[in-house]
Amino acid sequence: MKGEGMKSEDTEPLRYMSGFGNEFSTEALPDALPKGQNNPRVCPYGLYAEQLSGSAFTVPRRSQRRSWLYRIRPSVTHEPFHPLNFPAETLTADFTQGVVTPNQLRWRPFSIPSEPVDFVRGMLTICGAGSAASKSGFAVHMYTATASMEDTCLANADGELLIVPQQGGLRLFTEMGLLEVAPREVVVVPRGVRFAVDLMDGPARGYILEVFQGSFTLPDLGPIGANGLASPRDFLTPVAWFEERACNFTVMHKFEGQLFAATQAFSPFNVVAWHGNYAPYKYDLARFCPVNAVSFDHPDPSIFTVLTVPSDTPGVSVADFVIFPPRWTVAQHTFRPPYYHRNVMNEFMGLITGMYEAKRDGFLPGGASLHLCMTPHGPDTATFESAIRPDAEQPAHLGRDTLAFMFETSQTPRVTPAALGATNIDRDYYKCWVGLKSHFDRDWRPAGQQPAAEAGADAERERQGGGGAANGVERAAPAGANGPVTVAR
Ligand SMILES: O=C(O)Cc1cc(O)ccc1O
Ligand SMILES: [Fe+2]
Repeated sequence: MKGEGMKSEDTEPLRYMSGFGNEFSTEALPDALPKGQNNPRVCPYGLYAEQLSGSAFTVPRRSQRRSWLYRIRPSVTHEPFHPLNFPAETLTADFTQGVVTPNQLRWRPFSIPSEPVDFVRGMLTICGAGSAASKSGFAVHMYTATASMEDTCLANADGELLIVPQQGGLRLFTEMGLLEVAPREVVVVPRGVRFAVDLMDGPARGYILEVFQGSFTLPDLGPIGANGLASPRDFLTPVAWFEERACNFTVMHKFEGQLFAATQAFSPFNVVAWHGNYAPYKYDLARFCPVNAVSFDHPDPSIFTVLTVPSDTPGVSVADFVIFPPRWTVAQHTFRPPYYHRNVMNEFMGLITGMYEAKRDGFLPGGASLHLCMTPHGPDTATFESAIRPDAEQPAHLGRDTLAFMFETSQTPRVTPAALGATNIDRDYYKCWVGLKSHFDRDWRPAGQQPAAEAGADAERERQGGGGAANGVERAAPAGANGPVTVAR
């Protein structure tokens, strides 16, 4: 954002309020919030009162989401909206032209343009399902940006946005205040909230999950108990911040995937005070407290759910945001990488930093993979071969910088022609599994039942990780001989 004007405070360092879904109250000027009512005949400081409703008026109280904004001029003060055609092929909410494929898809890192492109113009829709009009389904986008948004903002009428920066910090100007997010942090912008994105340290790239229905919430913890995974207090919402600035400002409005633009003579970041529970928030993924197997076997990745968008069917999400964070991996007599898998749900994955435990190469930071409903996938050949080696029995750390994530969705997305035709699509992805050879041994017998001549060979196989509880022999950890090792990633 550019320009000078009356600003509510020095912008460094930013201040936040902690808590998930709280009823917040925040004032950039003292007593700017009306006392005891939402709609005084005249508001403090001569502000306009405006409600932003994120849920229907009559939903149960626990689902109510709305905020009251007290602003210098109301959002309605603008010239008419006109369609903006520029991103028609790259940004869309229309998936009727999209493609379904049972093939595994993977993209090498999306390249960052050399010319000036801002966050909105740098969005590329990868896939999606359902319809923004009927408020069902979702879209997945990549963004690549080289320029800050200049006197322009976006309001997304289609749904809530989860932004996952992979490269470059972002400063978000929003109606509720300012947020800064770096890679390894995420930010959620609710439907309709106007925001602008400044680049903090050069070119930026990242991933966006947009949900046309529902909103992101914390998953239930079930038997895990009251703590673990993402903690509510680690979610941060900005304090009120405003600028009173005369300018030629363009408000972009995304509606069923189309962009519209209207001009107005002032900055929309003119909210002096607000209260409510409908506001953007950010979260540092390093705060996530993983809970995982400490004995044997590989739990399903739902144990790593940071945020979920529930559907009307209990336990089935519209979309889950799942991360694969740095952690110890200790399960005994266990094939520790992700298991080979066919899933009724759909899995879009990205890599923020480091290396992902199921792929030795080809899945790179800033790239992506997509495995649609029932598409087989799993560790590549090199990962499999090293995971069955005897030394893979040692406790290991996956590496401090490993950070992959998954957008897991119930509705099957279609892939946009732009994403399928992207020059960085990896046409050789399937080859990472072609080398998986047969290890089948028809003469294999459980330990102790093999002919004497073969006992030695069988013991060797057992040492190589082929038995454990499955053949009734509980192997102790290798006596801590070498201590924990760190898997070089
Ligand atoms: O890599 C994947 O496909 C995601 C994934 C991770 C995991 O730990 C278990 C199952 C799964 O699908
Ligand atoms: Fe999977």
